[in-house]
Amino acid sequence: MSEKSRPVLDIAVGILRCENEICLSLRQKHQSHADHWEFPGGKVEQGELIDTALKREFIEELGVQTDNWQPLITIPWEYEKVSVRLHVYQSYDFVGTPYGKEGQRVRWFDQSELQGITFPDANKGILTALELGDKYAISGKFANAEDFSAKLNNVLNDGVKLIQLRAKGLDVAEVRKLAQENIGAVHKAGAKLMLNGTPELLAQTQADGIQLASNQLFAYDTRPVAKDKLLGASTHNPEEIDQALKIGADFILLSPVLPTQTHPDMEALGLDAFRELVAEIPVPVFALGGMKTELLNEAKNHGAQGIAAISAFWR
Ligand SMILES: Nc1nc2c([nH]c(=O)n2[C@@H]2O[C@H](COP(=O)(O)OP(=O)(O)OP(=O)(O)O)[C@@H](O)[C@H]2O)c(=O)[nH]1
Repeated sequence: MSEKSRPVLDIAVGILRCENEICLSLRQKHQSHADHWEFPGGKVEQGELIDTALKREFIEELGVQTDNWQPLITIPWEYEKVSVRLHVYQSYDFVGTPYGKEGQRVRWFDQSELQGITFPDANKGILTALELGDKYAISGKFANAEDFSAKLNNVLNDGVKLIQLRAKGLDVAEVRKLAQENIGAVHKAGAKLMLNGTPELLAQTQADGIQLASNQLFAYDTRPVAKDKLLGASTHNPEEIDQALKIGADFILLSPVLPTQTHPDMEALGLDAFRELVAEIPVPVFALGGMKTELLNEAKNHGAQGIAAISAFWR
């Protein structure tokens, strides 16, 4: 059967958390992806809700009662033999001590250990989703370097963990200087700094990654930054999304979701079309364009990792 026509298995995947730790189980020898760690879960039965499936699987496989499952990300993935859609939820709410009821190894890992663990391939987007938070601030106007730092500080004080340094009017040396002057404050706040710039610029700074503009995406055939750096891709349509995924983007910005003053000439997608596009994307997607913090939950309900914005955060 061709990949396109075969049925898609809906899988409920549960990230059970206890403070900074996450419960994983080891897939067994007779299973696909033997000896890979996974977030516990399993196939959703016909007509079953995802959180009902998770409650059932955690009782059946780990002997714990769970509750309050919240959606994190949905990952469509084509394995060689099977097409799956992972519905990934997380919860802190459980009663009992998880153990391998089916003989599988079960262990708690600190979240910082997850990058070094062997998971099935589809899980890459889950790890990024856990790392990024749900607000992505993009820098707007600023008067000088001091004003930039003050505005950045406001963003960090608001608890934003992902920030893009975007300063179209400055030359590369000035952007590099701004990045280097501010990276300490960003990291101290537990946040990450993305540069709107090239891989060459990234290599000259301690920033955490680059955000490629949509017209830059087609300049590359392969991932242009190292695995331990973040690659964000700005997109507006399926063609750009495909190219972003082809070059290994860790996350995507999709815009304009709602009408925005920054790009008054572009037609907004609307949240429903946004949801349809996001459903086919196996990495986190931030909604950009007309986004305000009041719209965060609505964006998430339409499949977004969160919202990206200039004016909502930069003041
Ligand atoms: N529970 C879980 N499944 C995952 C994860 N990542 C991932 O790709 N999957 C895939 O989702 C499917 C899980 O289905 P399942 O858990 O009911 O499958 P199974 O134990 O009967 O094993 P099977 O894959 O041999 O049929 C598998 O194809 C598995 O590889 C994950 O983190 N947790």
